[in-house]
Amino acid sequence: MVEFPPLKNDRLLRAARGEPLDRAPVWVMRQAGRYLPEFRETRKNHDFFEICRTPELAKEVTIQPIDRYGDLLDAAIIFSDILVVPQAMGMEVIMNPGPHFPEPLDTPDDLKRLPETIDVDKELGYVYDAITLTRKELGGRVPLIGFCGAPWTLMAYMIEGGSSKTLQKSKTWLFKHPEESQKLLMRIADVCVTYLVGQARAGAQLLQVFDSNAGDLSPYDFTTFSLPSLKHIATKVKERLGSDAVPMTLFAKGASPTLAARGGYDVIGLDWTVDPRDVSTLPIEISLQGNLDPTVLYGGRDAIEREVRRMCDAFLAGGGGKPHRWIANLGHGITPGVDPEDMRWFLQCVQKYSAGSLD
Ligand SMILES: Cc1c2[nH]c(c1CCC(=O)O)Cc1[nH]c(c(CCC(=O)O)c1C)Cc1[nH]c(c(CCC(=O)O)c1C)Cc1[nH]c(c(C)c1CCC(=O)O)C2
Repeated sequence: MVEFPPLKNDRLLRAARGEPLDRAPVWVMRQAGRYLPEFRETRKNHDFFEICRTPELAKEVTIQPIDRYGDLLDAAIIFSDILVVPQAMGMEVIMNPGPHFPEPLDTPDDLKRLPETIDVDKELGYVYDAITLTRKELGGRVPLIGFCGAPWTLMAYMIEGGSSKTLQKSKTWLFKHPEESQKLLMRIADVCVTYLVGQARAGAQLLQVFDSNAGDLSPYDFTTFSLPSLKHIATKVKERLGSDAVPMTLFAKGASPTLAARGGYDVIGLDWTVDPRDVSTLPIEISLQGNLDPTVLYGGRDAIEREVRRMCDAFLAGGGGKPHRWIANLGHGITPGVDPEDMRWFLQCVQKYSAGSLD
């Protein structure tokens, strides 16, 4: 095990483990990204995946929001992308400006193009190096989050060849080729297991799985296709890490939180369509994360304050019973047009309205 400086702010880990807190920890998905001028400056000189692949650059960009917002942020998330996993599986992915696969998987026959065995640690060792370097450089200021994409979301990208509104091709696979789909999902899941274990061993203190396309599946199809691969990931990662296990979060955007809660994760991320009071029946050991509508950050100071207060009241009320432990966040990633000072105001409002009643 690598030695790291002691952690000075453990709110995120306490919330994930269900321990008492002075206020809700807060971080933001995509907090290192294009809304920050310092990120755009780095991006001027470097290609997106070049930043991911160069530990020094990935570290610099990961720490940008921590330097800017100081004590207002309670976590860093390693700068990378979910699509590094398809790359490790032998597929070409470029960012122009959105993700693009020049040779997507058209039919199950194309699965032959993927190598039978992959040395995940070798292919993605650059992420492990970035994590180790970043955690050292953070000096214990905040914990560092590692992540990967969920098998269903990654499968959809590998088949669609990029972002898609309808997911026509990947959903055609599910219904025309259910067995091949399930095989592909488990193949991706095995890569994710090795990858997440490697990230934790390299220094990641919490692991988040992004199933951003979960909401395109009916509850039955989420249960049939996505959930088994998500369960496999949570079970195997915890098993392999043993006494070094770290908390795990599942963000299955658009999926029923009740179904997501069956995945075996410590924290369930909620998008902004969910009323926190409606999930009060989830097992109390599960912590929650989320869930402000990211576009509220376009609404100006008064709207941000009002909506953050409403969010805090809802999470802290807990639907009448004991409230779940809670990590404040947006309900999806922060968008490029947000004024960084409005992000600061969001963080300040969370600190103000989430204090108290958390023991
Ligand atoms: C679906 C998905 C992707 N990537 C990711 C997801 C899951 C979360 C989600 O649903 O948003 C995850 C992701 N992508 C990025 C991070 C960095 C860590 C963080 O700050 O949260 C994380 C956690 C950086 C990024 N990933 C990307 C950018 C912008 C690209 C650029 O700098 O040119 C960043 C900062 C590119 C990317 N990468 C992806 C898309 C669809 C795009 C283009 C859309 C966009 O522009 O926002 C795939």
